Amino acid sequence: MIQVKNLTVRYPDMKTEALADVSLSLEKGDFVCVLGKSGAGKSTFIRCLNGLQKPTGGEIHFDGQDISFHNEEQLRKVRRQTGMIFQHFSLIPRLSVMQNVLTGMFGYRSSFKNLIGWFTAEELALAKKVIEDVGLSEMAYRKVEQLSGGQKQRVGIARALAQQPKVLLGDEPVASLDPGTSNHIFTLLTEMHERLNLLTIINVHDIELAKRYATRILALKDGKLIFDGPPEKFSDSQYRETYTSEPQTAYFDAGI
Ligand SMILES: Nc1ncnc2c1ncn2[C@@H]1O[C@H](COP(=O)(O)OP(=O)(O)OP(=O)(O)O)[C@@H](O)[C@H]1O
Repeated sequence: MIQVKNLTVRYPDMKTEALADVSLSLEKGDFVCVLGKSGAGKSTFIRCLNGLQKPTGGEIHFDGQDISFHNEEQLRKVRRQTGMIFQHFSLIPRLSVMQNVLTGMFGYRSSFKNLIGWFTAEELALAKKVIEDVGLSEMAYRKVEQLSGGQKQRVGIARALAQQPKVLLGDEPVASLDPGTSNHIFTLLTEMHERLNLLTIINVHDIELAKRYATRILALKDGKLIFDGPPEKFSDSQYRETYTSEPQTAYFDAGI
């Protein structure tokens, strides 16, 4: 579904690459967790997949089409097939759950309809359905600012599902949540992933969550892909390699 070939990103003023020569193929049904310490390139990778970040080298093929050279209009079509959830939810706090979820459909509608806020019965039924799917039916008309962090992330997931996406991307969606709530969010993501036969790609810092829920782990280090495989093959030494920086290795090696 998504083929990444020699993907490279170098931001202006950066001495090294944020992503360096990353190649892989991502298929429907993969539930991917991307690991890597802070600055490893996880967000850059996710942002490249939905065209929010232009590669400086390499190619990204989405359903066979190279999106690296797509214009804004073409990228909009790719983006509406890729639902995205965020660490800080990116919701509109003063609007209700329902209103926030309806914004997930904006990519499919005319700017005029979005401006006047008119939705068809079908669109309203879809919004109700995804709110029910994430377990928030009772709160559909409550303002988002009155919800807990876990409930807000459920709204974020419902908004992404309202896009009827093929791909679900998450940029550290549980980083602001406690461990129990994080598990509930991952359980929900797994249910939706399976029911809708999605390709799901989630950046996460918590190795335990990745091992419990992912069908495939990617590990990035200094922009390079250093592991791509099933969770059971991600060994302790690969974990250390992913999270240890070279100076620290020298520190431990010296026995200090
Ligand atoms: N807009 C930008 N302009 C310049 N440099 C950037 C930009 N965004 C990211 N970088 C740099 O690119 C590298 C990779 O950053 P990225 O945010 O992709 O890492 P990450 O693994 O998601 O980190 P974190 O876990 O802290 O979110 C870092 O060195 C970062 O400082």
